Amino acid sequence: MQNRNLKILADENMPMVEAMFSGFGKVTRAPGRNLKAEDVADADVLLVRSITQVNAALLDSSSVKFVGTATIGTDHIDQNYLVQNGIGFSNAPGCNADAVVEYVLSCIYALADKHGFDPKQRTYGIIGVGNVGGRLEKRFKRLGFKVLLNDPPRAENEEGFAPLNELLEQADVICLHTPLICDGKHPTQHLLSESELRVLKPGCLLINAGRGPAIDNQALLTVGEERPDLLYVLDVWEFEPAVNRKLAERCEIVSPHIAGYSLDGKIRGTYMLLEALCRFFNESVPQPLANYLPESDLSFIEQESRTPLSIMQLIYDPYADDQRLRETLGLESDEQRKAFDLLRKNYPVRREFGSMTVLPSDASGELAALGFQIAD
Ligand SMILES: NC(=O)C1=CN([C@@H]2O[C@H](COP(=O)(O)OP(=O)(O)OC[C@H]3O[C@@H](n4cnc5c(N)ncnc54)[C@H](O)[C@@H]3O)[C@@H](O)[C@H]2O)C=CC1
Ligand SMILES: O=C(O)C(=O)[C@H](O)COP(=O)(O)O
Repeated sequence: MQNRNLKILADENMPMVEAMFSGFGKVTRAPGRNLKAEDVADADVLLVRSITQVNAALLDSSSVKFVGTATIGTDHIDQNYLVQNGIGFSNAPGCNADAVVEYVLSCIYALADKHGFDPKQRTYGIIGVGNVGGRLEKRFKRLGFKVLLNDPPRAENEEGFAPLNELLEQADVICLHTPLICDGKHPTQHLLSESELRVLKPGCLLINAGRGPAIDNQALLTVGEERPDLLYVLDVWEFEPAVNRKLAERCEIVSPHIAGYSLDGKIRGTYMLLEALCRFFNESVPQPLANYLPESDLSFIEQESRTPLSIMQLIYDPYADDQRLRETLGLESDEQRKAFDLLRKNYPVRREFGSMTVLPSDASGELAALGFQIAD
């Protein structure tokens, strides 16, 4: 890697940037949500997360040559502007998809335990079947669950997708994993509003770990008052970092946009931007990703009973994040918004277990389906 004396400005909440990018030049950090034009004026490379709006207002008076977002979503990036101005760009598709899958599975198993339903006896609807939704589909099918899929852009060329209303009327658990798209042929803004929410089955569990505005949050409240049977899990919020207190109190599980917040996913995201910057400068990546991922000790899983619920609770306990967010709901709005960002900035280390866990060969097939490798 040739030191090009680049000025690299990175979001303060992005792990291992110095370790990965210092070979290109000097790394400085800044809080992402309020980044201003003057902050980026002399940067050559800008590395952001979802909370930084990257557009003409931010970049017009800068010397930025490359923008990377260590996220899957790109709704905060004006990509047309970058192309028109010859600025290189990359996001990090799939970097934290496994973490979102583990978040969703943990919430399902936790609520199955609380409400006494058998996850296997439920029909699952996935809206948005990409990196995240596609992995979730595979996991659900390996668990023997019945799965319905809705993804109109993919349905244009592929079989196996259901119309949205059919999915909404038939699914007992609905998982939303679409990007935020505000225009075009298949917009996702307010994809679910009052009319869609009203057709949900009795006792339907609705999980949003995509983008908050994909569901009209006022409609969640309105319909939620008429339908006390509906269960909500929200990781993303229509007006985040603002969280509607009444809506949060109506939810079974709430969290501050951390479904993808595994350490693995964050490091993978930074690494994918390193790969993209190396491609941009036609260089090879100096080290493999594995050199940056800390070892994770999974031996404690052996000591626990290996039921799916206990495993999922060991992997990720949604109620820990739920409690931390609920404790901020009584704050004045500005303080609550700051608290939302602080919960994310100071997020505890959470490791993805995915296929990293090797269980003894007598582990049940259900555990294998949860994503664990079974020892030969
Ligand atoms: N809560 C969190 O921590 C995280 C949230 N996300 C969000 O989840 C979204 C999905 O992530 P990926 O699966 O990696 O993205 P992706 O781009 O791989 O998949 C999105 C899928 O949604 C489909 N889609 C687009 N418009 C649709 C519509 N109107 N109705 C139904 N499906 C539609 C696309 O065809 C695509 O298959 C991201 O855009 C991001 O906004 C992603 C990671 C973490
Ligand atoms: O990858 C995405 O898209 C996400 O939604 C990430 O969870 C966003 O995390 P931040 O970039 O907001 O830290």
